[in-house]
Amino acid sequence: MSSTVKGDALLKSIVSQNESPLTHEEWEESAKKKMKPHEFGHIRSGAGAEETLRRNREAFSKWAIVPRMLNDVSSVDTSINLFGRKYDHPFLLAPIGMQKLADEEGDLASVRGAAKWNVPFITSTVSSYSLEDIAEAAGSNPRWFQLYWSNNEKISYSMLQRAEQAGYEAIVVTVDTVMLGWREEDLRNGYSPLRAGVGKANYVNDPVFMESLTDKSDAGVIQGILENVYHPSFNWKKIEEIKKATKLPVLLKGILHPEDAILAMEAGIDGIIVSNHGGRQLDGVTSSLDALPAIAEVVNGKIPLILDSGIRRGTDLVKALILGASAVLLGRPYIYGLATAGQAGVEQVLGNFIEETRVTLALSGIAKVAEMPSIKLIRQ
Ligand SMILES: Cc1cc2nc3c(=O)[nH]c(=O)nc-3n(C[C@H](O)[C@H](O)[C@H](O)COP(=O)(O)O)c2cc1C
Ligand SMILES: CCCCCCC(=O)C(=O)O
Repeated sequence: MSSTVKGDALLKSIVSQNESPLTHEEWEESAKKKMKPHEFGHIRSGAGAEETLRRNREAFSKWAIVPRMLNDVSSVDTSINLFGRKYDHPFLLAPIGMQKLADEEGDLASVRGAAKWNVPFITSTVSSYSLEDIAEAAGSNPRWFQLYWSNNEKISYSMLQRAEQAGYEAIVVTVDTVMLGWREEDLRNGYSPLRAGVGKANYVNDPVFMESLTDKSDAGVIQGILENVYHPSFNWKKIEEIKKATKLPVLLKGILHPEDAILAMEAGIDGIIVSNHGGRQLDGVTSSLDALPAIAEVVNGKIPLILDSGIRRGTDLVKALILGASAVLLGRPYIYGLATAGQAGVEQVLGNFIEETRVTLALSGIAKVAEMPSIKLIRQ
């Protein structure tokens, strides 16, 4: 999307929302006040000692933009092209499961908030509303489907087929969550949202899953989900099979090692999401941003590279683009908007993020994201 950067428009929008949160930290604080402590804790926390969760933020501060001047940034074009489709902004909403924890309308409110700004939405396998209902709420807004592989692979293929039928445009296969990370916040609170049943919509609406159950009671459904969602035997052969099973582009989410990026390309994968799952899976791993340059080097522009984990500001997005990402995913920030004010909160978080990104691009001397000029980052 190309538009004029108007400082006064930005100021006006900030002044008009002076009662509501502005920074990520303020949205997080207001979400915390609204939510039950163990539910907020589930969303905020990372695995283990939260080393990776912290590292995800520190990594961005270690890079500084060296901007270019006099590039005529009176109009900034933020659009990108992925898989032959033009997107207005270089970011999408990350798949986040069990959004009813934040707001009763959950994913439906988030996807409507995303649609206001034409930001693509990635529906999670463990969403609180079915992938069909979310597609309907999205209307003409683009959506992708995130797949957690299932022990009974017939269920996965059934979900893929449903996603195709509901107009999803890409499949994101998450590869870093074959089992849950060591999440001490949830362990301490004795809390599992999967057991609470807020992520069951895609399962209860799946004929193959329901058919596979001998006990179709609520307890039987939850037990069935738990047995299927853990899938430690997942492997590269299955990735090749998934690729053959769908006509949609397939991305792998959770790649941190350049060798895995090479294997992904050899398997015919269409895109890679460099991610450590927001520090929620293996604690102690590298930040996504620090993993990005080596992956960008081996991928060498052959397929799109998307980055998530720690994106909080427009400046973070621009740093990721300069280091080789084609786009980023926004995660926790929109969930805090959702928890604070439902769809309106999501809209506001996204509006601010879009505007800050635009100002960052302009002041960095970048008039067109699709044709990044030679902007450098230096280590601090
Ligand atoms: C509460 C919560 C639930 C999540 N659920 C999923 C999910 O269902 N599928 C998935 O692939 N990633 C999931 N993620 C990971 C996000 O897609 C994304 O990688 C992460 O939020 C990025 O980190 P950030 O939020 O710190 O930026 C979840 C993250 C959070 C915080
Ligand atoms: C083993 C799959 C559980 C998924 C839980 C949702 C999720 O990804 C999260 O980070 O929480």
